[in-house]
Amino acid sequence: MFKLTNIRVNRGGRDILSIDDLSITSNGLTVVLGHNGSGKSTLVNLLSGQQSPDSGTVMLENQALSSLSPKKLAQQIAYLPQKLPDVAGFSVFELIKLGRFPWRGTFGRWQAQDQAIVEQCMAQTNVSQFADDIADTLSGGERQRAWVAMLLAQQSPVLILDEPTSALDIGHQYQLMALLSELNQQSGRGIIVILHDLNLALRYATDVVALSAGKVAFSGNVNLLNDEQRISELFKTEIALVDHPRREHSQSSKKIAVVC
Ligand SMILES: Nc1ncnc2c1ncn2[C@@H]1O[C@H](COP(=O)(O)OP(=O)(O)OP(=O)(O)O)[C@@H](O)[C@H]1O
Repeated sequence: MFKLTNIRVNRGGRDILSIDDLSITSNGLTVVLGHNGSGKSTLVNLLSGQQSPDSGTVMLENQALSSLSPKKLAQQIAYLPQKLPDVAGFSVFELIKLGRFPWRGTFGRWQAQDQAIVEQCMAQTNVSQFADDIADTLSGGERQRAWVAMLLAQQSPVLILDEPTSALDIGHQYQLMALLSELNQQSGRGIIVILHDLNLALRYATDVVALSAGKVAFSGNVNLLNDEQRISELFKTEIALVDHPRREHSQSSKKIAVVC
């Protein structure tokens, strides 16, 4: 469980994030939603330990994130930023190999097990065919998938992803979310993901944190999204929920969101 208490993040003289008390399950698939500038990236920067709050504490399983060394943090939490850094000259394989770094000692040798993990992660994200290509030469969506593979190779119990579907075509968006959902359900990994697509959230999330103007608008079970008035207010846009024509036997939400 993540627990945030008395959080304030102030930039340019204003509180861009202000949270008195928020708990987020670390074994669900939690989607972070909200309008542009509502504070989603700021929140996940805190949850991943990339940034410290100006005041307040962020705890994961009763440990303050600020007390963990970078290596211990990386063993607990894998984080994918919204803006992917350039990795000049690295092949896709070399990039994904970096995911194993937190698990290797100072003189740690590359083991057969590391190789197997990297190959499995490349297959899961459909990037095996790019293994020898220079990572920065891939298309935006291919690059995003290669970075997700690196994140998976880290094998941390919690994955935090900032808009991982933003550059993906519709097929790969659903494929990636299905993979994250499978990792959550079958290997118990906690996933926290920022999305702008309500339908991906309705289909795959177990929990939601909705932000508005730097504050929590609502949080809890994903069923909170099954309320037209609530989601319309969140996005300041009239949204209707309608029955999905072919999801009658699915375990996920049978509703889809459409803008009126
Ligand atoms: N260093 C900074 N200085 C001033 N303002 C900042 C700074 N960093 C973030 N902000 C502001 O804080 C607010 C929240 O930013 P954040 O990136 O967390 O929003 P977001 O919900 O992730 O937005 P988006 O959906 O557009 O990615 C925005 O209004 C942003 O302009």
